[in-house]
Amino acid sequence: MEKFIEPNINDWPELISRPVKNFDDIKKIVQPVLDKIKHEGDSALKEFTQKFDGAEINDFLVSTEELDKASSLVSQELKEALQLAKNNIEKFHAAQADEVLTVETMPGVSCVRKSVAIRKVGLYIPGGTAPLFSTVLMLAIPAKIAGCKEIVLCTPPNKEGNIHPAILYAAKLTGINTVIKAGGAQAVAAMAFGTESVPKVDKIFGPGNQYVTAAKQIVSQSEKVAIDMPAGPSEVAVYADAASIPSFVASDLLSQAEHGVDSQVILVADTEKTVDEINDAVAEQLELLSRKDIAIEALKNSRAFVINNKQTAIDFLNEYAAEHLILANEDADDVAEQIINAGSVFIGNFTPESAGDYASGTNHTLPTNGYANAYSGVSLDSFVKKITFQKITKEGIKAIGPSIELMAEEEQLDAHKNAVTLRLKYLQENV
Ligand SMILES: NC(=O)c1ccc[n+]([C@@H]2O[C@H](COP(=O)([O-])OP(=O)(O)OC[C@H]3O[C@@H](n4cnc5c(N)ncnc54)[C@H](O)[C@@H]3O)[C@@H](O)[C@H]2O)c1
Ligand SMILES: N[C@H](CO)Cc1c[nH]c[nH+]1
Ligand SMILES: [Zn+2]
Repeated sequence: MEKFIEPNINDWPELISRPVKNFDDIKKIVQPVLDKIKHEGDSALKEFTQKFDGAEINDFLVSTEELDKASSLVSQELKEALQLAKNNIEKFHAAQADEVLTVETMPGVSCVRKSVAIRKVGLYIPGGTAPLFSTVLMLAIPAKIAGCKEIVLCTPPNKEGNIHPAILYAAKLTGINTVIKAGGAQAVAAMAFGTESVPKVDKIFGPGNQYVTAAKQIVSQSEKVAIDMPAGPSEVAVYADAASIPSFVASDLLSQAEHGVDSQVILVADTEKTVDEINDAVAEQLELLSRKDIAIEALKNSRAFVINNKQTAIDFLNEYAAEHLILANEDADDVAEQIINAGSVFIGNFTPESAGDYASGTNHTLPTNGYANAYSGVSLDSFVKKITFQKITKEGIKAIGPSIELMAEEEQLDAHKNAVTLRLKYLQENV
């Protein structure tokens, strides 16, 4: 990783930029895909699946037989690991459920806020270079807990037109029956507009490459469909010092570098010695990775920074707003208190980022590309809307009415005022 010593604050914006393609360039590729799916439905979905995934698909919906068969193709050990992960993810997400909130703001004026599940949701499961069956757990479990009625799952097929058995097994394990063999921007478009085979949904969830992420952003601007967040190429930032264990940090950096050629990993350490030790460990471990070629490309986009002043390092990390932030430094708990921008934070030497990717219970669908400055990762909240309700009694309208009348009058909105005046008059005349 290229090393930068005490980077000047004026250079930070350039140094924290991600290796993503220009949005307009991606849009030029994605927009025609979206338009064609919108107008031609399944026939366009078939064409793009052939073009981008090399698969000839006649029936996009995975059959019950395919779903059932998947179980026999997944090892008992993996089934047990998935069950452990499911239990933890379920526990953490079920605990996020909100009580109905009722507040009497003044006598006779009652305000309520209630979480109501989004009816139809679409889950995108990446499958371009690795079949991310763990993402099925991360999206399907909260969707089920929230009570979403219709859940559609899209994932790209391989060249033979099949879906990885572990994805199908995880779908069945979490109670998802509608699995569609489609990936990329074409799958996002199918869920946004609906096609003969793919139901239109109200909100689209899930991570993906730059095409998937751009497609989600575009449809959310033009269609009546929401998205969870821009969850693009994976990234991690690690804060290290003499208390860190170089081989651990190197493995964490490589764990995100191996996701894709457009991933980025960042190291911030207080001394050059720590950076050099970690860089050496990265070089050593890299040789043994099966996805070494991908990781090498991602490391070209990656950077190591020596920042001796702790407050400056924390400011830099907050500016970077990493999808994942690992605090492997001496006083990691204290630094964690000062983190204001990150998707998910991993504290201490024995908290690898992989734990959150698979099994600890937190969600791994997280904002990338600096969007952690304002977006949260997926949680139970992502699958519900908060609807407010209110009820005002006769006493309540008498108490609150004159203030509303005055405010409406000052805003020169007569009908607003009348809506109160007529009721107050009625109450005066009908005691
Ligand atoms: N942020 C998160 O929460 C999170 C979580 C998991 C994974 N990820 C990221 O998800 C991504 C998964 O990417 P992936 O590619 O392996 O799978 P993917 O399923 O996101 O994308 C594969 C699809 O991309 C389309 N595609 C590929 N090349 C194209 C081209 N040239 N033009 C148009 N479309 C094209 C194809 O239709 C293919 O089906 C990785 O970048 C990974 O880091 C992010
Ligand atoms: N690190 C990814 C989120 O950026 C999630 C994942 C799935 N499998 C392995 N990792
Ligand atoms: Zn990962």
